[in-house]
Amino acid sequence: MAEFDEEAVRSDVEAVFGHRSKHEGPEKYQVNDKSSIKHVVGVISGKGGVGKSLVTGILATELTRKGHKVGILDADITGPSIPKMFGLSGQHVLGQDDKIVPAESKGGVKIISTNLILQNENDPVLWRGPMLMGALKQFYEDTLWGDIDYLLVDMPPGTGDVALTVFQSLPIEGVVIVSSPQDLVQVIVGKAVKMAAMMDVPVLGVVENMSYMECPDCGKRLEPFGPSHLDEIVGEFNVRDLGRIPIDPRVAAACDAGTFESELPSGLIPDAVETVEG
Ligand SMILES: Nc1ncnc2c1ncn2[C@@H]1O[C@H](COP(=O)(O)OP(=O)(O)OP(=O)(O)O)[C@@H](O)[C@H]1O
Repeated sequence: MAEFDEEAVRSDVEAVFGHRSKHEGPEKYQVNDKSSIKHVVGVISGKGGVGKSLVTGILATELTRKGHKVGILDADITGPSIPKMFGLSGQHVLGQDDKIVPAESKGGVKIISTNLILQNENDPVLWRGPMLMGALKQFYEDTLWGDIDYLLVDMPPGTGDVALTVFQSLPIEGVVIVSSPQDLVQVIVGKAVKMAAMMDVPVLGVVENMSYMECPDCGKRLEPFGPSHLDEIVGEFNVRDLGRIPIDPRVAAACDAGTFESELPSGLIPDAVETVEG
C-alpha cells in the first residue's frame, strides 16, 4: 500500500482553505487602518441578468448625490460590469505600498473590480475558488478606501461560494434583493431570502427591475416580462417593497456609454435609497 504522506495532504488542504482549521469558523475580513467604512450593504439576486449591477449603480449615484461618501466593491468577480457603467472602462487601479488605490468615478464613487485589475477587461476570469476568495479578501482588506459612509457590495448572482463568503466574511448590515417579473421569480427570490436568513443578514427589501415600459408613442404601460410579482413576493416573504424600475433603453445606453452617473434620472427608487440610508 502506498505510504500516506500526511504532511503533503495537510499542505494541500491549507493551500485551498488557508491556514484555518474547520473548527475556527469563517474568517472575518478587517479593513486596513487607513480606511474606515461605516456601513456595508449587499445587493443580491437569485439569478443573473436581472439588474443587480444597475441597482447597485443607482444606489451609489443617489447616495453620492445626497452627499454621502460611497464605495462599490464589485464582488461579481467573474462577470464585473460596474467599471464600464461608471465610465472607467480600460482604467487600471494603482498600487501604493502594498495596498490598492481604488478607481474613482467622476461623481466621486470609489470602485474596485476585477475589470480594473485585468490587463484586458474582455479577458475571461478563469479563476477557481481559492483565487476568487483571495481577490475578494484583497478587495475589502487591501483597498485604500479612506472614509466611506456606504460600501455597496455588488454580489455575484445566485448562492455560490463567493456570495456565501461575502455574507460570512464582510460585515454586511443588510441586503437589497433585485428581482424581475418573470416566471419562477418567487422561487428565485425565495432562495435569496433564505440564504440571507441562514447567514443572519437582514433583508432590507426587494426592488423589481424591468417591471414595465412606457410606449414611446402612446405612453401606455406595457409589461413585456409579464405582470409584476412584487406584491406577492412582499406578502409571501414578509419583506419591504423598495420600488419598481421600468425598462428604459436610455438607461441601457448610458450603462454601455459609461455616462450612467450623469444621465441617471433622480428619484427612481427613493424608498430603496432611504432604506439603505437607515
Ligand atoms: N431597467 C432597465 N432598463 C434598460 N436596461 C436595463 C435595465 N436593467 C438592466 N438593464 C440592462 O441589462 C443588462 C444587465 O443588467 P445588470 O448588469 O445590471 O444585471 P446583473 O443582474 O448585474 O447581471 P449579472 O448577473 O450578469 O451580474 C445591462 O446591459 C443593463 O444595462
